[in-house]
Amino acid sequence: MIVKIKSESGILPAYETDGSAGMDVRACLKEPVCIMPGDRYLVPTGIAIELPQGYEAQIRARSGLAVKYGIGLVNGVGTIDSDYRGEIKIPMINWGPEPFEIKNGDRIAQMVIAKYEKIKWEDTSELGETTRGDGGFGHTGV
Ligand SMILES: O=c1ccn([C@H]2C[C@H](O)[C@@H](COP(=O)(O)OP(=O)(O)OP(=O)(O)O)O2)c(=O)[nH]1
Ligand SMILES: [Mg+2]
Repeated sequence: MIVKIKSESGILPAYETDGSAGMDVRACLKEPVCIMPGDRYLVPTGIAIELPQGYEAQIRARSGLAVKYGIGLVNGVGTIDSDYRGEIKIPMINWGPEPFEIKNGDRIAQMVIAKYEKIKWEDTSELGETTRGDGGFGHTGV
């Protein structure tokens, strides 16, 4: 599938290996930024995309940054809607003990393109029976 993208830097998000699910996304910064421990920063990427209806882009953390430096995404997983035409930004948080510097072009997150379903609700007072029923939150043990 071919998807339109505008990129301020000319660099596009890219799969780093053949089997990568996510394309690494880079920071687009005039000056480096430093995120202090416990702080967050909305990092610009300089890209905007035009996804077809029925697709979303999921913005996920990079595990290397998480494990080495405690860097995560404030919103867990970011959702890029198919009708969003603005710049994609990454809400990053520093859970680690050291200040974390981000420079222009650093690979700060990854983007997975996924299909989704749109549904219609059938409002009801009865749901189908299952073995699990309303058991959850560890009811099978840990
Ligand atoms: O990590 C993210 C998450 C969202 N967005 C952009 C694209 C997305 O389509 C839009 C709205 O995101 P979301 O629906 O998660 O935020 P909201 O708080 O519900 O805002 P809105 O009322 O604009 O939908 O913001 C990003 O650039 N990065
Ligand atoms: Mg929303």
